[in-house]
Amino acid sequence: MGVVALVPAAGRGERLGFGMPKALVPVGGVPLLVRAIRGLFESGRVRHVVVAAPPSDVDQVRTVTAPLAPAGGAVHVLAGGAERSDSVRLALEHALAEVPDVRVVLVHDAARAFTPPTVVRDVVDAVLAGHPAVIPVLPVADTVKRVDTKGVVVDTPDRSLLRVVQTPQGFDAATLRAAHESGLHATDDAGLVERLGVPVVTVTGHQDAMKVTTPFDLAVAEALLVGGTG
Ligand SMILES: Nc1ccn([C@@H]2O[C@H](COP(=O)(O)OP(=O)(O)OP(=O)(O)O)[C@@H](O)[C@H]2O)c(=O)n1
Ligand SMILES: C[C@](O)(CO)[C@H](O)COP(=O)(O)O
Repeated sequence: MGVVALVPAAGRGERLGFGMPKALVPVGGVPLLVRAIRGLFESGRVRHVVVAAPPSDVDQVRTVTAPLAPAGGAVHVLAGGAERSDSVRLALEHALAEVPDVRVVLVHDAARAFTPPTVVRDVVDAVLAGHPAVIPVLPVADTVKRVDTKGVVVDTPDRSLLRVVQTPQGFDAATLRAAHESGLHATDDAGLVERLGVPVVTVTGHQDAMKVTTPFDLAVAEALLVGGTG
């Protein structure tokens, strides 16, 4: 089937402020990165994962992630870059060079460690059904305002047309490669693909796929475990 997942995990986790790279922060004794990779493999759709690790922790990440791979698969680990997009690009180059027959590429934040395997499956299956770019999304719960540089409200977008975007984002391999070779900039991979004029379709995301960014998010993640959904 040729599905590879790239996991950008090289962030410093400054907003979390845990004193170590966020991907290695334990929740219920298990690092976020390990939980994220487990979810990818548990989907049954992914056999190869390429991790962009914090440059100072490549060996440690290799040690903790190697045992997670299923039979016939592997976890590849390399040093990430300065920005998330650099980490994804480096992981993509590695995947296309080292993993045979890559047809579908997922990009999944290590920080979205509690993403249910069903979401991974839905994204992969939509790409395999012929969509070149697929993202999981949720409706926006709050009213959203656009403001100017002084913080004065400009307008109120129609909330029914807004979505919060999660990962994994899924792409056919050629589309993602073209997006990363374009020299464009965006805060997510689908944003690059949009700028190429490629249609991006959505599937339903999940609240558990939240990005662990702040200490509040970490408390929510711990609560998910206690509640038995994580
Ligand atoms: N240079 C970077 C920056 C981020 N990431 C990854 O991209 C994902 C989303 O980034 P974010 O949640 O913002 O993580 P951090 O950059 O670590 O957060 P902060 O801005 O608080 O330092 C994370 O899995 C993070 O590890 C990465 O691989 N390489
Ligand atoms: C890719 C992403 O998680 C989608 O919501 C998000 O754009 C990552 O943003 P960050 O600022 O790099 O954390």
